[in-house]
Amino acid sequence: MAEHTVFTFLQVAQHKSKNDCWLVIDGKVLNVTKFLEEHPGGEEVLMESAGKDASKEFNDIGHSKTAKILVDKYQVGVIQGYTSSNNEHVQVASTEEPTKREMSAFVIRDERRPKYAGLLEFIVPLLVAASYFCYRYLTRSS
Ligand code: HEM
Repeated sequence: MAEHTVFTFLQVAQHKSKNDCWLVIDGKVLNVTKFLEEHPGGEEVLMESAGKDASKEFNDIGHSKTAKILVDKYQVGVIQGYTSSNNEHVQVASTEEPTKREMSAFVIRDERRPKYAGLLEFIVPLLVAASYFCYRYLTRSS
């Protein structure tokens, strides 16, 4: 991985204006000044975290893979004490949460649904059909 300049939170805190806006996401120091107007979530949310650690805000939204790629594009360094490795990169990619838009298309895959629900969906119609044929058989032979 490429070498990065190391910054302290004190240094990052000095870049909190619209003309010079930095923030920290997962240990990465970003200069998002040129991105403020382009941000689909609006520049206000970025300005609220200007000069600060915005990891929680960024991750809570469930940003897409594209947004995570953009983070790397605007990265100017790392925060002091942050250690990055290739393993960490792999982990971030594999634990990626689906975006809100993706989730709205798959509401049916709610995790609260019991695991045996699928089995019941298969067995119940089978039992109903079996009962029906038993009934037909018994009423015909009597
Ligand atoms: C303070 C941190 C941040 C907050 C609170 C925030 C918030 C938001 C919100 C509310 C949206 C709209 C979500 C929607 O359309 O449903 C959004 C979208 C987006 N944001 Fe941010 N954002 C932050 C930082 C960033 C950063 C640093 C980047 C990239 C450099 C970024 C890239 C994007 C992109 C590409 C979208 C479009 C939807 C997507 O691809 O996930 N955001 N953001």
